[in-house]
Amino acid sequence: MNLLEILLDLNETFSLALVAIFLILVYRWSFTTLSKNSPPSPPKLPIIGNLHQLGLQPHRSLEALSQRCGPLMLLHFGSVPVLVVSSSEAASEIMRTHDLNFSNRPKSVILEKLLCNYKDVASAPYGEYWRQVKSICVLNLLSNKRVRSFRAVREDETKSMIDEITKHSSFSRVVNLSEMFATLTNGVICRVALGRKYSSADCVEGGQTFKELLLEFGNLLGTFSIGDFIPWLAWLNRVNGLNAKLDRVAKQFDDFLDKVIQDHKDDRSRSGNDGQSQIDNDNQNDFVDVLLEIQKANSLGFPLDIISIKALILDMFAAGTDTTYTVLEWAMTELLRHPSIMSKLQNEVREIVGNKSHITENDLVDMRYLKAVIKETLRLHPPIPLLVPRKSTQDVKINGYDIKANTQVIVNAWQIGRDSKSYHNPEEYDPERFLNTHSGIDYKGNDFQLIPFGAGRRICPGIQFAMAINEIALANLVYNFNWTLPGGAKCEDLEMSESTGVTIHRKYPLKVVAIPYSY
Ligand code: HEM
Repeated sequence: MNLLEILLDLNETFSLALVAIFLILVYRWSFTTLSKNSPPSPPKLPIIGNLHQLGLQPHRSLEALSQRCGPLMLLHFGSVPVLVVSSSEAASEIMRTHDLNFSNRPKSVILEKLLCNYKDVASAPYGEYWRQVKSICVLNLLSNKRVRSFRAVREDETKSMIDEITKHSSFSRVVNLSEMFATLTNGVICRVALGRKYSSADCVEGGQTFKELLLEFGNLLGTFSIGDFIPWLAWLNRVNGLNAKLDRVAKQFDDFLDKVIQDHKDDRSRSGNDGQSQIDNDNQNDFVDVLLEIQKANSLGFPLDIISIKALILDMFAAGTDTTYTVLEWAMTELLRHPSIMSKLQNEVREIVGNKSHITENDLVDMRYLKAVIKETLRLHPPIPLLVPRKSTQDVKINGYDIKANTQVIVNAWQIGRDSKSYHNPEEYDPERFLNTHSGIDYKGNDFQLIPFGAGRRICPGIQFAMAINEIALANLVYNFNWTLPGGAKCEDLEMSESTGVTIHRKYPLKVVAIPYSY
């Protein structure tokens, strides 16, 4: 054997040894880190764990995996253990029986940078600070009374949307409903939170419009940051520009909110309102006013600093805009695909309203079918299909499985809403079910078959706020117009693809033709 042959032989042996070591590592990684009593897990890869199995629509991929592993399944996203919950019974264990233990939130570089270092409600760790800011949300910003006080804003913004659609319809132009709904919800939230609209014409630092900044903010919230799951790869966020983008958008929002808050302070001192308690008695107060008043009066027994005020305002945009308009988008999509349901809804609304030119919120009280349509839409298309992740604080046993402290929890509300054990023909869009067999089921966190807003301590405080916009907007849409698809397309041809990201809206905008209805 000459030297070359010896070297080649050695090389082959070395390669074989490397492959063998790699396979042993894969095997050990897949099976040895789980304790005997952990929930079932699909095999995972070294370093990335089960991340490769998520795909672009994680709610669908997780459903497929849970069909093999069961309603409590343990995955690993990089080095982070993640408990995936896929049945109403298991969700009730997490968000009712053991809610206290699962009321924390995982950390994320994106939330840290965009939401003022976790000073908002949604990303704040469970504890005294979270309790304080959540109570501001529940009692001061999003209470029933406060939501009612913004009725004129909702009616006004809805009227603007209907007028815009009427203009399009008089030229038989195609209407981009997705865009209309985004404008409507942004308009309402801007006016309610900041006191006026900041839209296409308003530039923020850096020359962007406020609308563009909001869009970028929303997109960043839905971005995947590898460093959250594989900490030693966090440097990739610097290389791919994510960190720089997060810093820029956070700074632009910070400067913008500084200016909004200063304008409010100036207005208040000009009008002589500074120092008078207006938290409860002035219907015209926007959220910035309410928060400044709380700060000034120190009425909650803890200091509310300016960063917390900004973080709370940011939460309203982060949590309230995309989620709310998504419901309208899917509701209209399903109504267009189901003409008999559309006409049943139109009959109800038109009968109750009579021949007024537009609907007021008083008219909504008796619209039972409208409410069933919205519920059925939330069942099949929960805007955040995997809810907002939670994190356990202590070791706990659930259904006989050991769940360790610091395990992330994902609840697949999308899959739970389509469970045939809870719903007959679960894939069918059938609002009637919520008037008959399932009339007792609501989405307020007590019925775990329907949890688009979550449940327990961390439940969404914006349910009333979101529903008030959705009901008035949907009633007006079906009252004022009949609807068809452009170019005579058939309703069954309507594209149903979903977007990617945290909030799942339509992948392609909903484009329709509106025909004015004459009463
Ligand atoms: C259809 C519309 C909406 C949906 C589907 C929705 C859904 C959710 C979900 C799933 C959570 C997490 C709940 C949990 O962990 O159990 C949440 C939390 C939250 N939502 Fe909403 N939301 C909507 C509208 C709104 C609106 C309009 C606002 C405010 C204006 C809002 C503010 C919040 C806040 C502040 C939290 C954090 C609560 C906490 O961590 O304690 N949401 N929302």
